[in-house]
Amino acid sequence: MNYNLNNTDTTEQQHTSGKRLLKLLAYIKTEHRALIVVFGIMIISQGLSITVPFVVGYTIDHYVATKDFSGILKYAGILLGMFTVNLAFSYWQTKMMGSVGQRMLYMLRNALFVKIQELPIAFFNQNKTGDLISRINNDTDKMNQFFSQSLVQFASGIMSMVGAGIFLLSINFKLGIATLAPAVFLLLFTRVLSPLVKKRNAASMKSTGSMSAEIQESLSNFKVIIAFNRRDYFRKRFDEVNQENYGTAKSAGVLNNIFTPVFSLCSQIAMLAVLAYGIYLISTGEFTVGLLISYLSFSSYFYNPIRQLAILWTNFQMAMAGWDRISQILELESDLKVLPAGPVKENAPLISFQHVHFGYPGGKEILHNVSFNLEQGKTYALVGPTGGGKTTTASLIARLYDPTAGEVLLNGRDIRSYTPEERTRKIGFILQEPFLFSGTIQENIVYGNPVYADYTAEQLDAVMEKAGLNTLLARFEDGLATNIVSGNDGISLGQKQLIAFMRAVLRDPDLLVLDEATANIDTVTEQQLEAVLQKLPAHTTRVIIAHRLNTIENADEIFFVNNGEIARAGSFSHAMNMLVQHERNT
Ligand SMILES: Nc1ncnc2c1ncn2[C@@H]1O[C@H](COP(=O)(O)OP(=O)(O)OP(=O)(O)O)[C@@H](O)[C@H]1O
Repeated sequence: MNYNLNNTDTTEQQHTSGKRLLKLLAYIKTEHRALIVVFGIMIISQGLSITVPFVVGYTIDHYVATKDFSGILKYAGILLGMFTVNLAFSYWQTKMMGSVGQRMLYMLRNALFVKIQELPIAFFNQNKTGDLISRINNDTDKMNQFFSQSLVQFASGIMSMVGAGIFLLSINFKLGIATLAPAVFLLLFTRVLSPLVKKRNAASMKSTGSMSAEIQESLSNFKVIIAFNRRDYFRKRFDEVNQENYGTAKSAGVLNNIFTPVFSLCSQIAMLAVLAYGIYLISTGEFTVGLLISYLSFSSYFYNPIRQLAILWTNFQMAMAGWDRISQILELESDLKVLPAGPVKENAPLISFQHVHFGYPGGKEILHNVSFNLEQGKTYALVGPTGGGKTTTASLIARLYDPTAGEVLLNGRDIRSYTPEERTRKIGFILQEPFLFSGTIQENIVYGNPVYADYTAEQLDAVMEKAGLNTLLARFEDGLATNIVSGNDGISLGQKQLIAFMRAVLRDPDLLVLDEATANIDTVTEQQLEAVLQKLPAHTTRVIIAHRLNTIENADEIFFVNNGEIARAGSFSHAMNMLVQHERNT
């Protein structure tokens, strides 16, 4: 399956926007209570605002014209009251929508994170971490900005325009038409330009994602960059993506900013029309000065939001481009689905590969028609030249991938019919480069293990002692309380492998796969590790992938993995001979 998020072209994204908008509505629905309150306040507040020009016009015609100062003061007081109420409403709205935006941000980031956790390894192979981070951080924030800042202004702007438009037409129809005519041009202008604005904003976000990926790559490889003096190379690569980002952001910015001046010009033309035609109407006695001032206010009630809408429309387009990028992830489905449990083979081995073929997505076939069995309680070793397919085989045992043909059975049942929880309870996998997160060793080794999750350090110490893991734990100064900083150099690769080993053994799996797990461990520690392996319960099956052949001396059976084919290598010395022979031939 194609999991590459940057492979879909933008035209396809535009077609799917309607469907995606509906999905966004499902998120918005969860905020319906807050939104109803906010829109209720908005209607009252806009109702108050729209009556202001009437009050002003009335005051001018009735009290200013007659120099009735007490009347003027009375209406000034009423206006002040209306402004104060509107100020309070506007504060309330902003506060509520700020919370709505933050909750949306929280929900979207959570949904993205959960989805990313469900996706298979192929997804991570095909996408750059930096780009994913950019989607989770930046694109979701574009949505937050729209919801917390723009949505209320957007809706109240439209309300104000509709209200003002109705008044403008009903006070004087002809003058109303003249005032509103430039808005029709604006509508057409926006419609024509919007797809381009969205496309350019999407391109700008995409290049921000690429830039973030580049930064992430060079930061996580800084040692290699310094050691090989490749600073110039990375500087050049960064300059290229930065340049691209500059270009796309600039062209999006030009379009984003074109709306404001055009909208301003139209509103000024409309004002000019009102003034000229209004003065003419006053001269013919059809209009009063107060009415003209009210009319001018209504025109600004119509055109001011339009000017604002230009900016808000851009924010909306940015939010939608962000939503498209977020949706791309949310719409992905893992192709490692859990299948309904089929028939179970009687007296089946723990693991059985039956005519398995496998190739990585988009690549050539790596494993060719592989069949073998792993019996309960035995120790197996996979040996063979680099790139022969040992890790790939182990990955299929742990169902990190599915075979392209053939079957992998676990306890006689298709491995695809186990839920991830069932599978990980049965199979422990120690990777070449184990993942540890920031926290203590205790937190790292009880990670994902419900049995020991609530154990105190003393209780866990006792368990470790029983499993023979205390000798390994003694390698760390503060024992279980030793602090690990993820991605930090304070801990060696060998130590990381030890922690991953303790974590896997504590889960008491039926099958323990060690992929080069002792490659970075000194011989004394290796012997201690071997002792732990010997102490594992009799039912535990072990699969050891190792280059150092002394680590597999005690294996019950050795498999020679070469060129995607697996052969029984018989005794330890026979396996050694096969390896030596292979090296001679290459
Ligand atoms: N994620 C991947 N995507 C595409 N090809 C891959 C991937 N991982 C491994 N390969 C390819 O699959 C083949 C087998 O690799 P694998 O890692 O299984 O070999 P190995 O025997 O474990 O090697 P080593 O002893 O070096 O760890 C290699 O040609 C490798 O390039």
